[in-house]
Amino acid sequence: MTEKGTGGVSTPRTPLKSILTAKVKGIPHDVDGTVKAQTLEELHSLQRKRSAPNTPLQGTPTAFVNLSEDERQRLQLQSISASLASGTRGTGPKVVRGDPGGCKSRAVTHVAHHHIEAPIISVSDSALKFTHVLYNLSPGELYEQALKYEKGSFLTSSGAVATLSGAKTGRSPRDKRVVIDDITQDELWWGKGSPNIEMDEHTFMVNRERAVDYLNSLEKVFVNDQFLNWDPKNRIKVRIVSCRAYHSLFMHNMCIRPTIEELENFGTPDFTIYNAGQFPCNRYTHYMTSSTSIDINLTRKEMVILGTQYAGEMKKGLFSLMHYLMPKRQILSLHSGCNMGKDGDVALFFGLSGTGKTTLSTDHNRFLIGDDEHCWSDDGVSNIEGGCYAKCIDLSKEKEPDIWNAIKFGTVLENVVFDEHTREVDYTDKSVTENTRAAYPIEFIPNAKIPCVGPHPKNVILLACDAFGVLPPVSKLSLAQTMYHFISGYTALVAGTVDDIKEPTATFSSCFGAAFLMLHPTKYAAMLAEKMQKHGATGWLVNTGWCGGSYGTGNRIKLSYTRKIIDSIHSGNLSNATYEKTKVFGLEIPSEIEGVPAEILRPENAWADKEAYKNTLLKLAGLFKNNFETFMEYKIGEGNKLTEEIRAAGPIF
Ligand SMILES: Nc1ncnc2c1ncn2[C@@H]1O[C@H](COP(=O)(O)OP(=O)(O)OP(=O)(O)O)[C@@H](O)[C@H]1O
Ligand SMILES: O=C([O-])CC(=O)C(=O)O
Ligand SMILES: [Ca+2]
Ligand SMILES: [Mn+2]
Repeated sequence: MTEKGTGGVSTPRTPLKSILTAKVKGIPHDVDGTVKAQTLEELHSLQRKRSAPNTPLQGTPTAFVNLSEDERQRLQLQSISASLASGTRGTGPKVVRGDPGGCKSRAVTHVAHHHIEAPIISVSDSALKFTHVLYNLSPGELYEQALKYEKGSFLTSSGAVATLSGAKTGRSPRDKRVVIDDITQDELWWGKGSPNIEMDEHTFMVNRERAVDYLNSLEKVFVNDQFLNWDPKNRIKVRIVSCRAYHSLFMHNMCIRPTIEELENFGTPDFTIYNAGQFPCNRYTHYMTSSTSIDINLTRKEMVILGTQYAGEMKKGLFSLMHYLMPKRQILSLHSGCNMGKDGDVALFFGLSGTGKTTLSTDHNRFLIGDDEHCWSDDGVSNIEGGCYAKCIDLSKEKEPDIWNAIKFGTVLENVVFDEHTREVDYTDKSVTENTRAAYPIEFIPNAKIPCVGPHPKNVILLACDAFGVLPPVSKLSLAQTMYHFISGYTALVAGTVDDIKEPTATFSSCFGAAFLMLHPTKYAAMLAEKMQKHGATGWLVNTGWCGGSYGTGNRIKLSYTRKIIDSIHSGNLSNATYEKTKVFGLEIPSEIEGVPAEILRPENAWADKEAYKNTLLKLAGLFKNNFETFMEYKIGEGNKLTEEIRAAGPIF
């Protein structure tokens, strides 16, 4: 490998010249002997340049410039200790910055909890120890932590870190609890169909204490201080306390990363997550029906995670928070992807898990605003997140090149299988789960639109992965139809994301994300109708699922065809096509689209067995109708006018 004559060293750092100019005759010396260290330890410390301080402050951020670096760090640790304070002992833990192995400078001893008035002398073993805080570490630092300390974390050939999320490889919606109190009782959506299963304040505190005690019992915890929402007027500050480098890196990628200056001005977080997912909840606790509990307390502005390490819980917990906070400000929060063309035309992609939001919003010819969670305000759209969370089952470089290329150093790969030796990931392997995922910062997509904001949407694309194979690959919707399908939120849930579901089955989930809604679906639907009308957006229904037969008989529509369909929506060509109305669903379907076989555009033509088609169509229509019953008692729009119109836009048979 090395050329002869260079001394057999592959990269000769010392030029030959230095040997010739050696000072002492006979003995070859290094270049003038200027190693600036006396010991190996010193030498190693030279390798690492000190980075600028990144210390948030508690309270008003005005005076930070006058603070010394020491004082800043002390205040930061104080803020973290306060976050981790026990509810019963009234004190925060002793915290110290850095790895347990490292130096123990700048410790903060227990901070008294401000909620408790009388000072309580807390004498417990946990009060005697220090908790090390790894604060807003960089991907490099988090990689080292993961690879060194977390079983199941490995470096893969593309540079991404692969890890396991443990026993849970998807969300656990049945274990979600929301605190019911004087405020939330009237504000939130409770009862039948609601994802918000109630819990009282006391039980929340029991779980919170369990999580905090667990976190404080550890040698070290990770703390991320980050933002949600690219709209600067409506930015939310979040703190995530977790016990795994994987979780810290996941959130680093998924939330908006503050600059050093923004971090110095961070102050008190608006919301805090205590992720003690490695530790179970106590089943003897009231309301607990399993060892997993994901608890949201909007009044305390806190969330507790016990008994699941699936990182998507944090992401979607924060999304639920936004579904509460944003509508209060007349801003619509959306479970949608979003991208923008060169001319500034914005499209939203709604759809349940696995229907194609990430895949179709990541489009090489358009700017990516975001893949999963957005806000629509009077100023336009903004992404809530700072990263993407792509499904990677059967991922291929040819079909999804931008996602493929984003899986590099810094990216977290969850639950994928790889070759032990070459570390090449096998994306077809479902041994761990079907819900394999990649989490990467949005700037890993080359045409990401940074900052992730855009003007008002022109097209609103509703994605459904129809396992029955009877919905047309694309249809143009009236506003009432858009509302009907938005409220219905139909798809055939594809295996994986939600625990336990292995086969596709028809699912209805309002607003294409009922699991994350905080208010009644009609509140969001009414806002969407108003915004679409005001800004003249067109609705489309795109079936990214089966054609030519149901799941088992037909095939999933080729991604390349779906892309052509989406292209024709963006370009405006599809708006000018000739349409035909389908029976039962009354959907307007185009007669042709460039690059898409005409026979698949009409499902009836694509099915060999026409009788089976008809029966399946009626079966699905029946499911839609049954599902919609529950919404009929709600009023949408002024004088309930919209409700009638929307109902009439559903299937008629
Ligand atoms: N015709 C098609 N259109 C869209 N996606 C398809 C199609 N055929 C297959 N797929 C696959 O379906 C999956 C769509 O998943 P995607 O990550 O886009 O879901 P998502 O809507 O973003 O879900 P989540 O909210 O869970 O992130 C991808 O794995 C994609 O490769
Ligand atoms: O939450 C998850 O795990 C993945 C996701 O985006 C969804 O389900 O919509
Ligand atoms: Ca997605
Ligand atoms: Mn999602």
